[in-house]
Amino acid sequence: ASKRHMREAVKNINGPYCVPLIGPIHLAYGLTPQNVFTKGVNLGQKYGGFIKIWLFNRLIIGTADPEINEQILSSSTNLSKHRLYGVLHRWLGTGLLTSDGAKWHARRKIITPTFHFKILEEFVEIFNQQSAVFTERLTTKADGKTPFDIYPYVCSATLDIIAETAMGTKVGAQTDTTMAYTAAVEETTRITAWRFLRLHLHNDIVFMLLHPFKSLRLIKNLRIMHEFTHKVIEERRKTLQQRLKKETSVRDHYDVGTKKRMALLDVLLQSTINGKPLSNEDIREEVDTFMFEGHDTTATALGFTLYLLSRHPRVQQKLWKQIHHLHGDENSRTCSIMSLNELKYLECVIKESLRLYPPVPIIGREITQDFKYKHSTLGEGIIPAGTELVIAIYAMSANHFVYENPSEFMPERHEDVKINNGFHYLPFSAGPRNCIGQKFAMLELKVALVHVIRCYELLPLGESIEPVLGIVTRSKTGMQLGLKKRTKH
Ligand code: HEM
Repeated sequence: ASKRHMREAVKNINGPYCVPLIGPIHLAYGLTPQNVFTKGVNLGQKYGGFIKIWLFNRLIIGTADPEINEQILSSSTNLSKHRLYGVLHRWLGTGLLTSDGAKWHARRKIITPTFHFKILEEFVEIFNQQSAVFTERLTTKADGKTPFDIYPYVCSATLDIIAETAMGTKVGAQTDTTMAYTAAVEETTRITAWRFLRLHLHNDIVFMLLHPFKSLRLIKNLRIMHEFTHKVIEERRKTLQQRLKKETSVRDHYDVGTKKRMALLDVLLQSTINGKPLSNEDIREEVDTFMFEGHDTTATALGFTLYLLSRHPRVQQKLWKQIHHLHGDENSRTCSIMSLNELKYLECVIKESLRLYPPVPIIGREITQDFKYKHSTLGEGIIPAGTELVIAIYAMSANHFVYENPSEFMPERHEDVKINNGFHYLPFSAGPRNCIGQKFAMLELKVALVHVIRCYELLPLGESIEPVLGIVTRSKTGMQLGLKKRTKH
């Protein structure tokens, strides 16, 4: 698209002063993973929820506007991800999160049934077992006075869960505490987020020349992560082959729609697209994608929720009472989907934590075709092809028009089911490219929280969290709290 057409199309959109041919260097200067959240929210407060920035020759439009979000996200056009996702390609290839066009469409179609309600019902058993291990591991920390960072614990629990459910493989992250994979993911996402904010480092060669140490760390981490996922695939392949030998057809056993549904990795190992089976590389990129997306986001959500509960005793007590009312003193009782449905307040607690600290703080799209929108105050307009669109998920939680005292942790606000009707609440995104693991994540979080809350009281000990951008939201100080074993009532 011509730049003149683009400038003309967006002239009604507000935005900060941009130095001609360069951009808002005064804003970009000193941008760090720590201050990016406040700077983003300040920008929104000053210029509104729909703003434009010219950066060199690039047009970036940021939206925290529910009307624009709804039209963009619900549309079946403009589904391509922002070019910045490219820095993830060496790690995740072009799996579901990072692929576009026909490839994305074909993959989404074969993967969607693997997160069907029926299969989630079967996963709940694994959520229970792994949550019991997680709760047991915390015993040594429950002295009632010493703060500790709970993040590494939640991280290995969610990794065990995604591996055993979607991949059908036990990796024992909670029992083998020396596992290099989680540390490699942590460092990779930290370095990548830092790199995200430095435009000149997006090029691989420039990055390698200017930051050889960080670059070498990334290469080392990539090797660790790929070796790990390779092992997961090979183990499952072996198991499947052994089963094939025993049964005339694996499909007899996993008859889709009637008996058991197939989990993700089994589907990948046996699917065909256009008559061809998936290559090893095709499978690896999806396994890498789901291993990462499936554990890191949920770990962040669980960690922040536990932290918030530790700092809000009233909320914690109310939640515990509900759980206790349902389970009594039977701490070993497993959760079923039905019993979880009764815990309405638990759902509100998770929703509120995801509002305050959305694990995926921003998402980006590349606008490939002129996009016509209608807005109640801006009128009709066009987001021109060539625009880089950023949806600021985290900035919307600070919206004073929607939320009373937006910075407060108040799960009760979600009891009014209408509150999240609009497109201002998007922790899982929305529309055709929404989070495929949304129901999986909500169930997993519920089970894990029930297990922890009925055993321990969470105490407000240790440093406060300091959110930082690490692809997923992280905290610079970790997620510190204390634990005390609950006594029987
Ligand atoms: C609380 C936990 C989670 C949150 C907050 C979350 C959030 C999101 C968001 C915001 C997106 C859109 C990303 C974008 O447009 O770039 C997304 C996509 C995705 N999520 Fe999640 N997610 C969570 C858990 C999970 C889990 C457990 C899985 C896997 C089991 C998963 C797998 C994916 C995949 C594969 C995509 C890409 C979907 C596509 O483009 O078709 N996520 N998630």
